Amino acid sequence: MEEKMNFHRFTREEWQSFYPNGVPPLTESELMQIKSFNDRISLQDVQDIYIPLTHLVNIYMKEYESLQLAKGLFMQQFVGSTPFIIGVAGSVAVGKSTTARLLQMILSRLLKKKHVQLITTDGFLYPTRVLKEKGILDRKGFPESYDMEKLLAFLNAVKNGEEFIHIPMYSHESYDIIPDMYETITQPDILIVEGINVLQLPQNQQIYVSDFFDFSIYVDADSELVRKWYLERFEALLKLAKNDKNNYYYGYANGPKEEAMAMAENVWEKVNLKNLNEFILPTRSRADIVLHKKENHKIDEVLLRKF
Ligand SMILES: Nc1ncnc2c1ncn2[C@@H]1O[C@H](COP(=O)(O)OP(=O)(O)OP(=O)(O)O)[C@@H](O)[C@H]1O
Ligand SMILES: CC(C)(CO)[C@@H](O)C(=O)NCCC(=O)O
Repeated sequence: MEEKMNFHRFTREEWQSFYPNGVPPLTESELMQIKSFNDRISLQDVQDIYIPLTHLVNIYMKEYESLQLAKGLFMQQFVGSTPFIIGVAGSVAVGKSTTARLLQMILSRLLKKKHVQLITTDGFLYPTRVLKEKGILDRKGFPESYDMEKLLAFLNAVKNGEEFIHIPMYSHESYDIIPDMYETITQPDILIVEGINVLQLPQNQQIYVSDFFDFSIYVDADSELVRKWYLERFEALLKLAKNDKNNYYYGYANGPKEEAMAMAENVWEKVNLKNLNEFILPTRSRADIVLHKKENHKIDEVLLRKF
C-alpha cells in the first residue's frame, strides 16, 4: 500500500526482539490486574508488543522533555514541565480503549513517578438532544457530531497545566452523554487520549487536535474483522441490557434476537464502516505507530513512521 512507504514495517518477532529483556516481566498480580479488565487479552501481547512500545514512548518523552528544557534556556525563562499527550486512533470497536488502558497500566508501572491519565473523546460528542436539533442523530461518530472547539480547549488547558479540568462522560449503555457527571483531569505527566477522531483534520478550526499530541498510535485491522468484533460487543451489550430499563437497547434486548442483530449489522454498514472508510482510515498515515491486528486481536505487525 502506497501510504505504508512512510513506515518501517516489522513482524511481531522483529518488534519483540527490540526489547527482549532488560525489563523485569510484569508480576503475577499486575498480569491479573490486566486480565481483570478484559480476560480475553493475550498476556503474550503485553510482553511482546506493549513493553517494547512503552520503551519507545519513553524515548519520545525524553526527547520532548529535553526540547522543552532547551527552549526554556533559549528564552532565559523557567518553563515548567508540560504534559506529554498520546493519541490512540482507529475504527469503532477495533480495541482503542483496551489498547489505551493497557498502555496506561504499563506506562504507570514502568515509569513509577509519572501520573498517567486516560480519556476518551466520546465525552466530547454532542448530547443526543443537540444531535437531534442539528438533524445529525444518524451521524454519531462523524466529525460534525463532536464539539471540536471544546476538545481543543480541553487539550489546551491540559498542556497549560490547569489544576482540575472537568470533562463530560459518555455512556454506551444510555447511548448519550451522562447529564451532570464529569471526569476530572488532574495535571497528568502523561495523558492518553483515545478516540476515532484524534488524528482528523480540523473542520473549521485553525488548529488540529493532533497538534497537541506528542505521540500517536493507530490501531488497525481488516474491516471484516472489526465488523465481527463490533457485533460480538453488541451481543454482550444486549445481554447487559435485558434487565435494565434505562439501557438504550432494552427494547431490542427483550425482542427477537434476529431483529436486534439486523439493526446492529445495518448500523455497522451505514454508520461505522462508512465513517471508517471516509474519515478514520485516511488518518492512519499520520500516526507514529500502527498496531496491526489479526484474528483474536493478535498483533501480527507493527509499523513505525520513518519521518
Ligand atoms: N486485545 C484484545 N484482546 C481481546 N479482546 C479485545 C482486545 N481489544 C479489544 N477487545 C474486544 O473488542 C471489542 C472492542 O474493543 P474496545 O471497546 O476496546 O474498542 P474501541 O475501539 O474502544 O471501541 P469504541 O470506539 O466503540 O469505543 C470489545 O468487545 C473488547 O472486549
Ligand atoms: C461513540 C462512538 C461514536 C465511538 O466510540 C461509537 O461507539 C458509536 O456509538 N457509533 C455510532 C453508531 C453505533 O451505534 O455504533
